[in-house]
Parts: sequence; structure tokens; C-alpha cells
Amino acid sequence: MTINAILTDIEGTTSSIAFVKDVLFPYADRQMEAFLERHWDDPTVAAAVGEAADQAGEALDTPARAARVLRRWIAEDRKITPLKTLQGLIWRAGYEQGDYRAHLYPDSAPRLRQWHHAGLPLYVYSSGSIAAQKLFFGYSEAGDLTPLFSGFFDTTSGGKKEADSYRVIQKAIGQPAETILFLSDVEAELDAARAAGLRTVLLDRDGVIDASAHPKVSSFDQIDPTAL
Ligand SMILES: CSCCC(=O)C(=O)COP(=O)(O)O
Ligand SMILES: [Mg+2]
Repeated sequence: MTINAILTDIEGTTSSIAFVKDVLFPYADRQMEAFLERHWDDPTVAAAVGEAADQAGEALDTPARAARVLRRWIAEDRKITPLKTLQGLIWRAGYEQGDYRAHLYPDSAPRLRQWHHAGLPLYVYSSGSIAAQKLFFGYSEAGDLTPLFSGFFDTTSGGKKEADSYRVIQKAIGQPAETILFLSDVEAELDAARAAGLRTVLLDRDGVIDASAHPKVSSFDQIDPTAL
């Protein structure tokens, strides 16, 4: 069966977990309270804080109270949409000021470019907000890769371990499920994608996974969409 589109995860797949955990998350953690103080009346920020309050089940009526909950969620790596929205807004300044550029494994950008130039539409599905994904690939170590992508999906399509999320994404991509290849480093995400009918490949970047129910590679160089 031909592959008509590739849907890729970011953290642990195109890019290292360490960049997200050791650079991006601490940056958002450090800036959260000051950012909320500066932007408290911004409608996007106010809506995200309101949504966070609903999910936390407590009043987040000051920047300090909101920051305490949001920073705890960062430490717990919670994939909660309002947290992801606020992280994306905070990371923008870091990218624009040149504090960091997004990490990419050496094989990621060349293969993404090759697949794009071969006419294969590429999509991203990450727990990071769509705005954060565009910043990530816009300010990557390999330059601006955003033109390579035909679309971006985040937790507003649902959680990455839920099969329904992949059904939503498949409909948006508009290709038969069995012609969409999903790339991820997380077995539970691949299980959910497979349950929705997508093809799957597990990225085992550090070569530490003994066995998987999914085809397993350690590099994008080992993926040939025409041979799947
Ligand atoms: C878009 S960059 C930040 C990624 C992020 O916030 C995250 O939680 C990583 O999630 P992923 O689904 O890419 O593993
Ligand atoms: Mg991942």
C-alpha cells in the first residue's frame, strides 16, 4: 500500500527529548510568573488561564497563583492545552532573541526535505501547541523548515494516546488511514494511531527498545515510504 502522507511527532522523533526537557521546559518555568504579570489582560492569556483554572478546579485569580499551578504542570510534563498555549507564547521570545534554536537529529531535516520534494505531504502532531510547533521548525538548527509542512495538529485534535485523535487528523488530511504513516518514539501513541488504521514506525533514537509491536528504526534514514 502506498504512503500518501507522513505525520510526525517532534520530541524523541525529529528532535531530542533533552532539548524539550532541559531547554524549553525550564525556560517556560523561569519566565511563567513574569510573563503572566506582563500579559495578564491579553485575551489569549486570560482565556488560557481561565481554562487552566477550570482544569485545576481552583481560582487562578492572580499571576502568582496561576504560575504556581502552571509550573507544577510543567514539572509533571502535563500535556494540557492551556499550559501548551502559554508555553508557546513564552518560547516565542526565546527563539526571537536567539536564546536557543530547536534541536533536530542530523537525519531529520534532510529526510523531511527529500520526502517533501518527492511530493509527499508532511504533517506534525505534537502535544506542543500549533504555534509552538511553527516556532520549533521555524527556528530550527537546520533553518526554517515550516514550508515543508502541509499542516500541524496539537492537543486540540485530542490526546496523542487516543485513537479518536488520529481519526480526526486522518479526516483533516483527507487521505485513507492506511496510507498515512505516523512516526513516534512512544509505543502508546503508535498503538492509538494503529487502532485508527494508520501505518506506524517507532523511532528508537537511543537504541534502547528491545521489542516493539511496530516496525522500529533509529534514524529517518532507515525509513523508505515507497517500500512500506
Ligand atoms: C512543539 S515543541 C514542544 C513540545 C512539547 O511541548 C511537548 O510536550 C512534546 O510533546 P510531543 O508530543 O512532541 O512528544
Ligand atoms: Mg515524542
